[in-house]
Amino acid sequence: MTDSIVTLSHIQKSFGSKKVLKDLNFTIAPGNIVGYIGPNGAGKSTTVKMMLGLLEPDDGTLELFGQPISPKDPSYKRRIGYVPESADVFDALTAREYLSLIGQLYGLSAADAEQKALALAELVNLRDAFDRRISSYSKGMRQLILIIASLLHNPDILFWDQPLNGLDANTVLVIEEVLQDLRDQGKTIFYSSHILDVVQKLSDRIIVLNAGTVVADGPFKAIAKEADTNLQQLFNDLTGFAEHGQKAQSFVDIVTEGESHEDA
Ligand SMILES: Nc1ncnc2c1ncn2[C@@H]1O[C@H](COP(=O)(O)OP(=O)(O)OP(=O)(O)O)[C@@H](O)[C@H]1O
Repeated sequence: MTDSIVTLSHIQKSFGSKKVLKDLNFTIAPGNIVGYIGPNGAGKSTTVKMMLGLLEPDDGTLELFGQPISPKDPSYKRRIGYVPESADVFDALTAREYLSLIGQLYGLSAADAEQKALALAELVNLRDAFDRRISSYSKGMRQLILIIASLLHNPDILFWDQPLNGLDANTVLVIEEVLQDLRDQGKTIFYSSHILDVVQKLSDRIIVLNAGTVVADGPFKAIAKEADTNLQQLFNDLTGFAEHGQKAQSFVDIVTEGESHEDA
């Protein structure tokens, strides 16, 4: 009998000659908000896709709900809510059509799916756009559709890959509270984000991925080595990044090279 809802042991994954995940190990207990952070290209989406059974590890084992993921028995997917990193939804459909379709794929009746989707859409100010094609939606509106789609079937665990992309500050506050309320009801939330002040505030536990392995794992207060630091500073330290000023200066020098405003 295991206490963990997710177990990753010695996971390795390469794409061609590029070793992305070298030896990834962690378990997640139910009823937690876990923030998964790391530099661009660190392997966060790759990890999430493996947890969903969309990608296979080259080595190591991955268990969900105490069982190894098996393509022969995809029933575990009904207990998962996934927000992919890229908001590519079916543009030709309206939100009503898309969410009804997704709800039905997860076993809801068309009427229940539509009713639930509409009620959720109203709460995030999407009612007026509900019968418009998604092709006319802004980035943030698309993101909200993905978030609603991941919740329609009341999953036990959320795998959200950069869910806050494109959301305005007010909507982020709503989503933060939604996640906290879901956690308080015993749901598990595993999400990646680059918005580190939100990650610091929201997460019960933060896992930092760098160069293919976990370099910090725990509640923010436990992984922060100094009392007056913040997650941004800790992230810079953990990923060995100290030259932002110099990089920015070189970038601007190249952009503005040879330019003289006196000529304008
Ligand atoms: N299908 C693929 N084929 C080849 N390389 C891939 C593939 N998927 C991912 N990669 C590579 O694996 C590495 C990790 O990618 P991944 O998308 O997991 O990073 P990430 O941590 O989610 O990054 P970001 O913060 O930029 O979204 C990158 O170098 C990426 O180019």
